[in-house]
Formats: sequence, C-alpha cells, structure tokens
Amino acid sequence: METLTAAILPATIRRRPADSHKGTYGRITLIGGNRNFGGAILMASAAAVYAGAGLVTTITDASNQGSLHARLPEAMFADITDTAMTQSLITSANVVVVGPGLGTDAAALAVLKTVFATVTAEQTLVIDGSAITLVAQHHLTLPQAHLVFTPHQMEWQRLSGIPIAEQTAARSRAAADRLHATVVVKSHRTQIYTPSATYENPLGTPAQATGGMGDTLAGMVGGFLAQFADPDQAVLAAVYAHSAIAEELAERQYVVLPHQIIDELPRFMHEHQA
Ligand SMILES: NC(=O)C1=CN([C@@H]2O[C@H](COP(=O)(O)OP(=O)(O)OC[C@H]3O[C@@H](n4cnc5c(N)ncnc54)[C@H](O)[C@@H]3O)[C@@H](O)[C@H]2O)[C@@H](O)CC1
Ligand SMILES: Nc1ncnc2c1ncn2[C@@H]1O[C@H](COP(=O)(O)OP(=O)(O)O)[C@@H](O)[C@H]1O
Ligand SMILES: [Mg+2]
Repeated sequence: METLTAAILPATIRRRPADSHKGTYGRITLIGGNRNFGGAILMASAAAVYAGAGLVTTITDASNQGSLHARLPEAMFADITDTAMTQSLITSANVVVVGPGLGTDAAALAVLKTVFATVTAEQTLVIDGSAITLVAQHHLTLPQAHLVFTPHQMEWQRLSGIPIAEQTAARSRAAADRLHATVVVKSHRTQIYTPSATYENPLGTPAQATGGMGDTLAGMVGGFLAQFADPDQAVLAAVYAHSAIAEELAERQYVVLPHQIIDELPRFMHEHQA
C-alpha cells in the first residue's frame, strides 16, 4: 500500500497549452438525479465543470432542469426519460459518470442498463452511488469499458460481498481485481485500487461527513479523467485534491460543504499545476 502525497497534484494537473479549446479538455456526460436527489447530480456536474472538463452534459429528471441551469449554466441538460438522447450523449462522451442520486427503482435500473449497453471499450465509465447499489442488487453484467467504481464502505459491502469490518486491503484488492476495475473505497481513510497498485489517501477530515461529499468526488474524478492523460493518476489526484481542499477549509470551519469544495477547485488547481 502506497501513501499518496502532494506530488500527485503537479504530476497530474498540467498547465493548459495555449493552442487548445474546449474539445481538448474532454466531453463528459453525467447521469443521475431523480426527483428526490437532484442535488446529487448537480454537485457532481458542478465538480466536473469546476475541475475544468471541456463540455459537460447532465442527464437527469426533468424536474431538476431549472435548478441545474440556475446553479450551473455551463452544463447542458437532457431528460433522463429520453432514451435515444441518452444513448447519443453517451456515445459522444469520452467519460460517463452514472449514479449520483439516480435512485434504485425500476426506472433507474432501466437507465443503468441503457448506459451499460451503450458504452464502448474506449470509454471511461465512473460508477457511483445508486448505480453501485443497482449493480449489486441485480447482479448486472459489467460492460467492456474502463471502469471506475467509487463506493463508500456500505456500497463496497454490497458490491464486493465483504462486510465493512472485514474490508482489509488484501480482500478489497482481490475483489477489485475480479471486477477488472479501479475501485475507490471511500471512508475516513480512502483507499484506491488501480489495476497496478493500491494507495491510501492520508488526507480527509470529519468536517467532510455530510451528504453530497461523495457526489462531488464522483464529478471531480470524471472531470480529471476527461482532461488528464494518465487515468490512474487522474483518479488519485482527484481523491487527493478533494480532501486537501476540505482540510484547508476545515482549518476555519466546523463542517465543509460540498459546494465549497467545488468553488475552491479552480484556485486549488491553479496553485498545483505544473
Ligand atoms: N443532495 C442529494 O441529492 C443527495 C443524494 N444522495 C444520493 O443518495 C443515494 C443513496 O446514497 P447514500 O449513500 O445516502 O445511501 P446508502 O444506503 O447507499 O448508504 C448509506 C448507509 O451506509 C452507511 N455507511 C457505512 N459506512 C459508510 C461510509 N464509510 N460512508 C458512507 N456511508 C456509510 C451509512 O451509515 C448509511 O446507513 C445515492 O444515489 C447518493 O448519490 C446522497 O449523496 C446524499 C445527498
Ligand atoms: N470522517 C471522514 N474523514 C474523511 N473523509 C470523510 C469522512 N466522512 C466522509 N468522508 C468523505 O466524504 C465522502 C463521502 O462520500 P459518500 O458517502 O458517497 O457521500 P454522498 O453519497 O452523500 O455524496 C467520501 O469521499 C469520504 O471519504
Ligand atoms: Mg455517495
């Protein structure tokens, strides 16, 4: 197990070349947010935009459209019940994030099946929140794609079958290998299982223990994957940056809100680019 250090930030976050445009920085499609959990996909989408992803589209329940655009005019919107549009927006993305606030009802399951049937081996799919629970509950066959799971410990228990108290590095490593995926097991000391190595994030604070914190991380992971060349480093840097910003804010705050981390991202990335 390797401990992450701040060196992951300049190794990953590169200065933007002058000769570039929005297409240089990736197209990301985020899918989630039912009528009750619209905030989750809004936070994930905002994290992707503020992390610098070039083009961001949010596929969500139509009831969330107004709040999405009021809060995040940079994001495009599509209705989650429009299957043809969903397929098209998945196909045109290089990174897809599915799950924040998706819910676990029959409609959510149908959306997730559409995602799995549409992504291709060249694409990266980040699977978070409700989508992890659905994969576990319905024993879904995983698609051929670059897969990144971002479970918290309870979701990891559901997906891997390993009870939280028995989630040792060795057992989680074996389960991640069986999934042929990168797995970010989130806790107060998050561990990251890439195909080639295992890492622990030394940062993080209980001030982060508030709803939406993981939705924000999922969007950051997607945003970093959309832009930066090395996918393992992109995941590691997103995890590290998420906690590093939270620790900065927690020096003078009892609780750190997810949207505050999002607001700090452009400044933090500017300071740590190389
Ligand atoms: N504003 C919003 O719209 C929000 C929507 N959310 C969405 O709600 C859906 C359900 O996710 P939840 O995670 O709330 O529900 P889950 O039922 O998946 O997991 C929560 C349960 O896991 C337990 N648990 C054990 N270890 C944990 C750990 N290390 N970290 C977190 N929980 C741990 C908690 O105590 C709790 O009982 C997801 O789609 C999620 O994205 C949540 O993110 C909350 C905010
Ligand atoms: N006590 C803590 N110390 C450090 N990090 C924490 C702590 N509690 C929560 N976090 C972080 O907050 C995030 C919570 O993710 P998750 O449970 O998926 O939230 P949500 O689904 O509500 O957005 C993870 O990145 C986790 O590492
Ligand atoms: Mg979550």
